[in-house]
Amino acid sequence: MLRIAIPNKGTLSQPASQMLRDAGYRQRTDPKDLICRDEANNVEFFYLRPRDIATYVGTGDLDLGITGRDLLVDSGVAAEELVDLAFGGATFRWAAPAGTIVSADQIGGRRIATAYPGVVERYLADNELKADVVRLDGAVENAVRLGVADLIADVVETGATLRQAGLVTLGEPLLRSSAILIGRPGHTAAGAAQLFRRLQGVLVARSYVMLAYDVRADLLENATALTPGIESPTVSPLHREGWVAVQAMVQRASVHRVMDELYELGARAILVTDIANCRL
Ligand SMILES: Nc1ncnc2c1ncn2[C@@H]1O[C@H](COP(=O)(O)OP(=O)(O)OP(=O)(O)O)[C@@H](O)[C@H]1O
Ligand SMILES: O=P(O)(O)OC[C@H]1O[C@H](OP(=O)(O)OP(=O)(O)O)[C@H](O)[C@@H]1O
Ligand SMILES: [Mg+2]
Repeated sequence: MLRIAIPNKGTLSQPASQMLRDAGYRQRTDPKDLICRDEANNVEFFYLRPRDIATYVGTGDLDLGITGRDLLVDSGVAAEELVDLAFGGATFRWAAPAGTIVSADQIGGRRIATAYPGVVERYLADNELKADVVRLDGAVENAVRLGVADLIADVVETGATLRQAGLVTLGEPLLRSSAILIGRPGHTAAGAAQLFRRLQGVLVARSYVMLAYDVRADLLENATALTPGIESPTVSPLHREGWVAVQAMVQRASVHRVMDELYELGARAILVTDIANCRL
C-alpha cells in the first residue's frame, strides 16, 4: 500500500486534501483524524505537521509527502521535489523597520528572527555572511518591536502582516515557495506512477479550459493560430455551408483575451467550459 504524508493543519492542509479528492482519492471527513485508508486505490494517508513531513519521507518511513518547498529546504532532509502542486504559493523574505536595514548585504552581524532557521542559515553560508539567528515558533513579525531581533525572515503572502507590524521587505526573496510532492531520491514507490498521473490531470484541469467556437472555413487558419490547443485543435464540419466548429484547450489565464480576438476575427458561438479532469 502506498503511504503518503499530508498536512494535518495550517495553510496547506485543506487545499492538499482537496487536490487529492479531485484526483479521486478518499480523504478524512473529520479534521481530527490522523490516518485515512483508501482501500479502493491502495493508498494510506497520514496527516502530519507540514514541518515534519520531509523527515518521514527522507527516512523512507513514508513513500511520498505534500509539504511546502520552504519547509523542505528548512528541514535539510535529503528528500526531493517531484511535482510542484501550484497551491500554497508564498515568498520567503527579509523584512525590517523602514529605513533601518535597506539591502540584503547589510544583514551581516545582525540579529535575525525566524521560524525557518535552516533556510536563513543556508543563505548566510551561501553568501559568506555571519549573523545571529533567533529561532522563534511564529508571530515572528513582533520580534523586532519587542527587541529580540533587528530584522526577520518569514513567509510573505499578501504582505498584510508585515505592514501591520511596520516592517518592509528588503532585497530579493530568499526563495519562492509553493506546495510540492516530495519523495526519496532514487526511490519510486509501487503505485506512485498512478498518483503522479492523477495529480498531473488535476493540475492541467485547473490551468486549462475547453474552448469551442464556430468560424468561417476561410478564417480557420487564423483562428487555430489563436487556439493551437495542446496537441492540435479538433475541427468538425457544420451543417451550415462554409463554416466549421473548433474545439481546443486554452490556458485559463488567457481565455478572455483569446475570446476577444476570436470574436474580432469573426468567430461566433464561443463557449468556455471547465475541465473536471484529464489524462493528456
Ligand atoms: N499566508 C501564509 N502563511 C503561512 N504559510 C503559508 C502562507 N501561504 C503559504 N504558506 C506555506 O504554508 C507552509 C507553512 O504551513 P504551516 O502549517 O507550517 O504554517 P501555517 O499555515 O502558518 O500554520 P500555523 O502557523 O497555524 O502552524 C509553508 O510552506 C508556507 O510557505
Ligand atoms: O503576507 P501575509 O498574507 O500577511 O501572510 C504571511 C503571514 O501569515 C503567516 O502567519 P500565521 O498567521 O500563520 O501565524 P504564525 O506566524 O504564528 O505562523 C506567516 O507566518 C506570516 O506571518
Ligand atoms: Mg503560521
